Amino acid sequence: MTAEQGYVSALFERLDALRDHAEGTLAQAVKPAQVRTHQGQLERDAAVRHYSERAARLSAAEHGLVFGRLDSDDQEPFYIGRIGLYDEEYDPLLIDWRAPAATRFYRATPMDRLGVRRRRHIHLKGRRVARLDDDVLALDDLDDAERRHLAGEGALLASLNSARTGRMADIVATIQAEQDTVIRSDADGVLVVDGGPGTGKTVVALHRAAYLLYTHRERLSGSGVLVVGPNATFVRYIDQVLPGLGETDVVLASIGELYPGLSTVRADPADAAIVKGSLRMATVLEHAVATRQRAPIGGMTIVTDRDEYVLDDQTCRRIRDSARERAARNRQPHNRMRRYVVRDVLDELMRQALQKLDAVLEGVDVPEMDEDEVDQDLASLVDHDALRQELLSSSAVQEAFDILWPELEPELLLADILTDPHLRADVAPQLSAAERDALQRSDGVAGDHWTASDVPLLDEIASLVGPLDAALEQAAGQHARAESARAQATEQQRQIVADAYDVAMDMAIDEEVAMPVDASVVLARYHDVDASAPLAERALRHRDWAYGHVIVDEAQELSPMAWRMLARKCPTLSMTVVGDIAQTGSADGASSWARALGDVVGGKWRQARLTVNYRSTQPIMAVAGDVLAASGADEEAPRAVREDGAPPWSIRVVEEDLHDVLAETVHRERTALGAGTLAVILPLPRLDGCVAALRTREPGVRTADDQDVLDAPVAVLTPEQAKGLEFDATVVVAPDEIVAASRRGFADLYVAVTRPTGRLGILHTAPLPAWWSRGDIRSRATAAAAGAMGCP
Ligand SMILES: Nc1ncnc2c1ncn2[C@@H]1O[C@H](COP(=O)(O)OP(=O)(O)OP(=O)(O)O)[C@@H](O)[C@H]1O
Repeated sequence: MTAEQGYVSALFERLDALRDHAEGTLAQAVKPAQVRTHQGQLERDAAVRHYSERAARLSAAEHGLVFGRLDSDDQEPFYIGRIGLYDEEYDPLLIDWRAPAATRFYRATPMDRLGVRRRRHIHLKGRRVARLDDDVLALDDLDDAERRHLAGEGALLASLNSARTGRMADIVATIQAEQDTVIRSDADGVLVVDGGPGTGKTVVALHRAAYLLYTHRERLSGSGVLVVGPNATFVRYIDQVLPGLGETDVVLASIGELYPGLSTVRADPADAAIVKGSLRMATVLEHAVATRQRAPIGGMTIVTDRDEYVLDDQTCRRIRDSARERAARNRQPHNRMRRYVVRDVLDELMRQALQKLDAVLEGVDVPEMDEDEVDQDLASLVDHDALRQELLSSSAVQEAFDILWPELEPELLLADILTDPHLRADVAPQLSAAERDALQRSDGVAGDHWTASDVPLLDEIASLVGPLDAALEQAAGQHARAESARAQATEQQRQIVADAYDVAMDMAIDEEVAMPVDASVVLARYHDVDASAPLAERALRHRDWAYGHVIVDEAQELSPMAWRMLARKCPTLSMTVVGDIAQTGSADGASSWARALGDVVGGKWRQARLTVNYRSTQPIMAVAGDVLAASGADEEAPRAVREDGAPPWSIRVVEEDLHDVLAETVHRERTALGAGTLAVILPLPRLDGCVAALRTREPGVRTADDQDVLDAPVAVLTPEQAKGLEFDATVVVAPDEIVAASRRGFADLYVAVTRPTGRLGILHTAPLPAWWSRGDIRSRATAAAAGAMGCP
C-alpha cells in the first residue's frame, strides 16, 4: 500500500504540473488580442481551444486518476487511469484506459488470462490509496467455479452495491470483458448493442463515445459525437458521464431537441404518433412541397403599374417543370430553385415588354434610316437592366413568384398540413381517412405546441426545401470575407479554407449560375473556425450539421421517420445503436432491429449482445422474468450479478385507501433506504392523484416536469418517463393498469419493475395475475391496508 501510495502521489504531482502549465498558457492566450492579422486570430483561437480543452481534461481526471495496475508475463508492470500521463522524458507514467495496452486489464479472465499475472484495482479516496483489490490470474490452483468468476468481482460488487445519486457515473475501473469488446469495436458502420435491462447498454455506449473520441480525435473533434436519448430527463441523467471522462465534443439530446430553435416536451396521442412516425410521411411531405410548385390552370395575368402581362398555362408549366427538372438533376432543394423561376418569369415578362415596345415603335416614321438601323437604335433606347429591375420590384410580379414557386418554411408548411384537412386529402391519398384525421391538430401548432414526433417531419421538410433564399443571399455577402481569409491564412489554414470553399462550390447550383455560397459559414461548420463557441452549441444551431458518429440509446423507441433524420445527421452512417426490443413502449417504436434499421442501412449492420444485469438483484430479476414470459417474448431476462437482495413485496389495497397506503409505504421505504433514491412508477391517469397524496407527507416529491426530478428524494414517473433511469428503490402502482394501458403494456411493466437496484414493491388494487409466480413476491400488509382488506 505504501509503495502504491508513493507512485500515486507522483502521478498527482505530474497532473498538477501539467494542469498549471495548461492554465498558464491559456491565461496568456486569452489576454486582449495583440494580434491584428486574421492569421494571428486563427492561431490564437486554436491555442485557446487547445489549452482550455486540455485544462478541462486534466481537471476531469482528478477524481479517480488511477484505478488499476497490470502485472504481466511479458512487460514491466504499468498503471491504468482516466488519462495518459508522461514524464518530462516522455516515458509513460499512466496509460489511458482507452489505449490498446489497457485492453488486457478489462479482458483477462482466469480462463483466458492473456499473459496477465495480476490485475490490481486501486481505490482512491481523494489522492489517498484507500484499498487494493487483487485478481491473481496466474494462480494454477483456482477451482472451476472460481475461474468462472467475473473479472475484478470485488471492485465490481463494491461499485454495484453503492447507493445511487440520481446521476449515472462512469465505470472505467470495472468495465467487463463483454462490455470492453463493444466499447472498442470498430467505428465504421452501424453497430447494434442489444441486451436486457441493466446490462450496461447506456453506460457502455457512453464509454464507447469517449473511446471513439480518443481513438479518432482528429476526425471527430471537429464534427463531434451525437448521443440521442429517449427524453430530456434521461439526457440529464447521463449528462455528467462524458464531461467526467474529459470529453466535451459531444452533443446529448432527445429527438425532440434536434430541430434548431425548438425544444419539444409534448407527446402526440398514440394514433397520431404512429402516422407521423410512418415512412409514408416522407412521400406525403414530398407531395406537400410539390403542391406548392404551381402551374395555375388557365395561366395567370400580371397587372403592373405600367402594363399587363400574361403567363399562359403552357408557359407556367414550362417554367415549373424546368425548375423541377433542374432540382432533380442537381439534387437541390426547393428554395434554391426559386431563383430560376424568378429568372425565367422575368425573361418572359421582358420578352413581352420588348415586344409591346416594338409594336408601339413600329408605327413611328423615321425616314432617314433603314429598318435595321431603326431596330438597333430603338433597342439601345431601352435600358434592359432598369426595365428588369422595375419588373422585379413590382408587387404584382413578386406575387406571381409566390404563386408559382413560394419560398417554403418547414414550420409553416407542416402547420398547414396538420390543420388543413383539404390539404391533407390532397397530399396524403396513401393514408386512410382515419389516419389523416389522426393528424389533425385543433390546438394550434406553433411555439411549444410542437411534439417530439413533429421534429423528424420538420427536419424532413427542411431537407426538401433547404434554407430560405434570403439567408443564402445574406451568406453570399460574406463570401468575399471568406475569400480574403483564404488569401491570408497559413498553409494549413489555407487548406482548411480551400476545402470549405470546395464544399461551398459543390453546394453551388451549377456552373451556369455559380451561386456564391458563404465559405465562412461552411468553414465554421466543418472546420471549427468559430473556436469560441462550444461544439455542442454550434452543432445544435446548424440543422444540417454532419456528426462524425451518432449513438442512439433506447433506440427501440425511434420511429422510421426519426431514423431517416438521424441518417441525414450522420452521412457516413457511423453509428452505435443501443436498445432492447422487449422494452419497446412507444406506439411507433421497433418490433425488430431488422425492421427498424432496414430503411436506413438495409442489411448492413452488425450486432453485439450484453448478457449480464449489473443493476438489479436476482430476486428482482425473477419478478421481471415473469413479466417478460407473460408478454410472450422468446428471450429470458438477463442474469443478475448480485444474487442476494431484499425480497420484492406487494400490498393489495382497496381503491379508497390507495393514496394513504402509498404515502405510508413510500415513507417506510425511504426510512429503510437511507441515502438512496426512490421512484414511484404508475400509469399516467394515476399521476396527479398520487402526487397530491404523496406531497401531504413528503414535500420533496417531484415529477418529470420538474427540472430537479433526478435529485428529488421521491420521483413519481410513468414507465415511459422512467425508461433508462434507475433508482435504489421502486414502488410500482397498479401493474394491471400499466399492462392494460397500451398495446405495449407488458413492455412498460417490464421497464417499471427493472428500474430498482435493491428494493422493489408493488401496490395493487386488482389481484396479482397468476403468471407472477416465479418471482417470489412477498405479500405485505400495512395497518391501513390490512384494515381495509379485513385482514388481521
Ligand atoms: N462494468 C460495470 N461496472 C460497474 N457498474 C456497471 C457496469 N456495467 C453496468 N453498470 C451499472 O449498471 C447499471 C445499469 O446500466 P445501464 O443503465 O447502462 O443499463 P441499460 O442496459 O442501459 O439498462 P436499461 O435497458 O434498463 O436502460 C448502471 O448503474 C451502470 O453504471
